[in-house]
Amino acid sequence: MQVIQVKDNSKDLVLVTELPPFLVADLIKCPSLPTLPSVAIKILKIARSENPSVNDYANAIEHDPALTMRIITLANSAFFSRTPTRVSACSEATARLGLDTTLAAVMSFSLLQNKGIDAYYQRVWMRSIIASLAARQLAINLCPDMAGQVFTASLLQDIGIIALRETYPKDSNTLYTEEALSHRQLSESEQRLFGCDHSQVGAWLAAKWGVPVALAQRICDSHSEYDIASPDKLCVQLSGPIADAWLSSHPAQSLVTVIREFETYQGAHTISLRLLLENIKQQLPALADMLQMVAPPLLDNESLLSEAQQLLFKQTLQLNARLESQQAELASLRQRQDELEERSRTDRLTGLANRAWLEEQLQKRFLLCQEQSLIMSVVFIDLDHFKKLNDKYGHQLGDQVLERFGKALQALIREGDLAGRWGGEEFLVILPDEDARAAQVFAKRIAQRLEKTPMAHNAQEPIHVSVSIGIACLDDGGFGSADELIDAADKCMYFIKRTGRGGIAVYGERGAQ
Ligand SMILES: Nc1nc2c(ncn2[C@@H]2O[C@H](COP(=O)(O)OP(=O)(O)OP(=O)(O)O)[C@@H](O)[C@H]2O)c(=O)[nH]1
Repeated sequence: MQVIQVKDNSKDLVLVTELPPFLVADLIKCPSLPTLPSVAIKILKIARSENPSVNDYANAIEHDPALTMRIITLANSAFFSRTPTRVSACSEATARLGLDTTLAAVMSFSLLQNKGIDAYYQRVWMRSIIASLAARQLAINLCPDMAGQVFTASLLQDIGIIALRETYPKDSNTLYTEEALSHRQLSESEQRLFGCDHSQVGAWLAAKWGVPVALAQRICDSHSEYDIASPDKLCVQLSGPIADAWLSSHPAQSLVTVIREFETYQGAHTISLRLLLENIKQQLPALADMLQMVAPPLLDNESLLSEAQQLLFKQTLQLNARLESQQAELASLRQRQDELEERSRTDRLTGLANRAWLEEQLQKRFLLCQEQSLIMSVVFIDLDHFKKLNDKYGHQLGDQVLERFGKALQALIREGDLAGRWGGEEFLVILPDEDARAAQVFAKRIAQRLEKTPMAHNAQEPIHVSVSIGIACLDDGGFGSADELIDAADKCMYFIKRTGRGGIAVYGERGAQ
């Protein structure tokens, strides 16, 4: 029977995920939920007091001879013993271990005594033990003042598994089995089944027992996002994957993940993983022994690390190769997309802009001119007597003429101009920043080119064509839209058609509108 009142700290805990009410009810109802023996409760009470002292701890522990012996043994182990002097009294042992480690040792020992330990628990505890050693070593590098607290939190980080396994023995058969789900997969499965994972349950349970809230909080945060700003959190968070690698059946492969994580997190990348693993190797037997557990066979860290580095190198090469091929694929997709876009704006026969693209560009250019008080001219060109040409020489030759004319037009424009086929034998050229005079010069050049250059041959006979051209410039007519501008140029072109073809008319000039 517990003689000391447990202080419930669970209300002060900030959980990442609130425990669903059904889960809290089930946990509270669970008859086999781990409880703490009175000695651990006493220790926790002292831990919560204003000025806990190692002597107070020692006095509480001494009531339990088995625990006392374990604590003394632990204090004399290589892990804690920096001098050859052996301690023989509980007070000396607690002084050597420090408050946090004593608290962690008492709680873990009590929990392990309390529950019969099967193979699965053995594995869970071994993970916690290795994690606690890793976390402590990380903390010595990253936040030495918090090494003790980090050690304790890491040792207790998986107690939620015990609580969940006891509360839901049926689900546990599939979830908590010997076949190792990765820790992350386990956490995801727990989330699905219980609405939260064991880090939250463990934190809640520890707070219920009355452990200091800061400790429960660290248990809670053991699975949260990596936090570079809180090195103490980071130590606990990194400790799990290190323990997983240690216990993995493919340790080198698992170490690759750890190396990657070390490289990612500022601070952690300066820590020697080699030294860290060596430390675990040295300290594991004593801590396992204190908790009456059998440590797994120790690893040859040297060859393990070099294997992991090789794997990492290979994976990086593969990753780079994959990245390169993805980039090449992306480039070819982009090129294909560019080609498709280009095709969607191009008139197939002449290679010039098609009508849709001309209209789009005209609208854009018109708005720009309005906004920035710019000018532009449009030149509307219609081939003369094209029907006759088709009728006389055939459609194919007609096509050839259109194609050659397109090429000639393209050769005559300057960068920034846009020439396109408006439809049939009609063409349109947009001349940004050009007034009617400049557009007229351009139109004359077209007419001259057509005079000089035949657009096709029929049995060696050169075939010349002429064009009727209408020009409208934005600053000549107070045009309200791009359509009105085209309309004006079109009308001018028709004026030429009506008055004999083969000429140029400018909007606003005598007779042309
Ligand atoms: N070969 C060919 N002919 C086309 C194409 N598109 C339109 N045409 C022809 O171009 C001719 C245009 O005839 P009209 O609109 O009467 O014009 P026109 O004969 O040039 O007479 P005017 O414009 O008054 O000088 C029609 O016979 C159309 O069939 C084309 O892609 N290829």
